[in-house]
Amino acid sequence: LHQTVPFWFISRPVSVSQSSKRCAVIGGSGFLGRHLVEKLQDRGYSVSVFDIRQSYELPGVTFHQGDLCDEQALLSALKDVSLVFHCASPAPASNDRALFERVNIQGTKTVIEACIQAGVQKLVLTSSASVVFEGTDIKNGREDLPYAKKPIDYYTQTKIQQEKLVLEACDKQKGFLTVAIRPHGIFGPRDPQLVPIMVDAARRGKMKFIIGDGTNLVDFTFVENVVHGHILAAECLRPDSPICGKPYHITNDEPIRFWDFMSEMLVGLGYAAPRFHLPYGLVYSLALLLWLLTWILRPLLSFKPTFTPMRVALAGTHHYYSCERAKQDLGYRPVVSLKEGIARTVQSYPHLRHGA
Ligand SMILES: NC(=O)C1=CN([C@@H]2O[C@H](COP(=O)(O)OP(=O)(O)OC[C@H]3O[C@@H](n4cnc5c(N)ncnc54)[C@H](O)[C@@H]3O)[C@@H](O)[C@H]2O)C=CC1
Ligand SMILES: CC(C)=CCC[C@@H](C)[C@H]1CC[C@H]2C3=C(CC[C@]12C)[C@@]1(C)CCC(=O)C[C@@H]1CC3
Repeated sequence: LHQTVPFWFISRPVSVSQSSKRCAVIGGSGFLGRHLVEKLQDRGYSVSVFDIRQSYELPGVTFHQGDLCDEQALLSALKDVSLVFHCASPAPASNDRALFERVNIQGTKTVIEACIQAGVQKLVLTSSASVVFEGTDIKNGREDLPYAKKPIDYYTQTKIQQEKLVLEACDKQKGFLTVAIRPHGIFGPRDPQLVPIMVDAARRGKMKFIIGDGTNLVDFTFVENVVHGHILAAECLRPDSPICGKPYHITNDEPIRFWDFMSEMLVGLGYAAPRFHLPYGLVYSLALLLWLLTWILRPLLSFKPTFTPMRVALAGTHHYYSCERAKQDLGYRPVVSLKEGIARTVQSYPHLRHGA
C-alpha cells in the first residue's frame, strides 16, 4: 500500500516511549471502540477501557465500568494515561434529547476536565460527518463546510456541540492536544445498527422499495478504516503538527449508491434486493406525518416507525465527503476496500442470513 508520509511526521522520534503508549478508550465496549481496542493492542499499546457497561473480556485490557459524566470515576481510570480516545455516545436511535445533552455535552466537558487534571496529553474524539448534514445533498463535502444550522436530529445537534468543545480545548501551551475524527456510515462485523436494522426491515417485507431514483451516492466506511484513521491521528498529534484542534473526515474514499450498498448486503445475506421506486418527496412527507402522529399519540402508544424522516433523508440524498485533508495531513489511505469490507461483513452475520 502506497502512503504519502507528511514531512512533520518523519521528524517524530522513531521510538515511542512506553508511557506514551498507555491509552484509554472511553466507549471501548461499543462497536467501534472494541475494534479500536483490538488494533491498539496489536500495535503494542497498553489499553484501558472506560464504559458504562462491559461487553467482553480481553486479556491485557483493563476495564473500568462507569458513567463518563462522573469525574471521579474517570480520574481513577485515566491515571498514568497519556492518550485518550473518546468514542462513547448514546445510540442515535434512542432520540432521547436529555440523554444526548447529558452524555455528549455535559459528559464531554467532564472528559476534557478529567483529561487535563489527570495530565493526559492527547484527546482524540470520534465525531461524525453528519455535523454538517441538514438532510439535503452533500457531494464530496470538505471539513470547512459550516456546522448544520438545522441538524437532522438531537443526536447530531449534540455531536456538533461535542466536537466544538473538544477542538476548542486544544491548548499547545498547556500541552493538551485534541483532534476530531468524523466517520460516516461505519459498518463491519459486530455492528449493532446498520445490518440488523436492514435485516429486520427485510424480514418484515419493508425492503422492497427504493426511495427516489436510486442514484444518490453515500459514504459507507469499513470499521477498520475508521480505526486506522483514529490511530494515525493519535500518532500524528504533536505540538508542531497542523492537525491540532482540527476535524478530519475518514471514509472509504469510494462513495457508492446507497441502494447498491443495501442491495449488495441484502443479496449477500440471501434476501431480495429492493426493486420498486417510490418518489422521495412522497416518502419523506409520509414519514414526517407518521413521526408527528407518533409524537402526538406518545402518551397512549409506544410505536417506533421504521421510516423516520431522518432515515428517509439518509436513504434518499447524496451524502459523501472528501478525505483529502486526512490523506494530506495524516497520510491516511483506506486499508480495506469497500468490496472486501462488504464480503467480510456479510460473512460475519451467519445468524442474520435468510432462513437462519
Ligand atoms: N456507527 C456509525 O455509523 C457512526 C458512529 N459515530 C460515532 O462513533 C462513536 C462510536 O459509535 P458506535 O461504536 O457505533 O456506538 P456504540 O453504541 O456501539 O458504542 C458507544 C459506546 O458508548 C458507551 N456509552 C454510552 N454512554 C456512556 C456513558 N454515559 N458513559 C460511558 N460510556 C457510555 C456505550 O455503552 C457503548 O459501549 C460514537 O461517538 C458515534 O457518535 C460517528 C459516525 C458514524
Ligand atoms: C451512511 C449512513 C449515515 C448510514 C447510517 C445507517 C442508517 C442510517 C441506515 C441503517 C439501516 C438503514 C435503513 C434505512 C435507512 C437508513 C438506515 C437506517 C431504511 C429505513 C430506508 C427505507 C427503507 O426502505 C427501509 C430501510 C431500513 C434500513
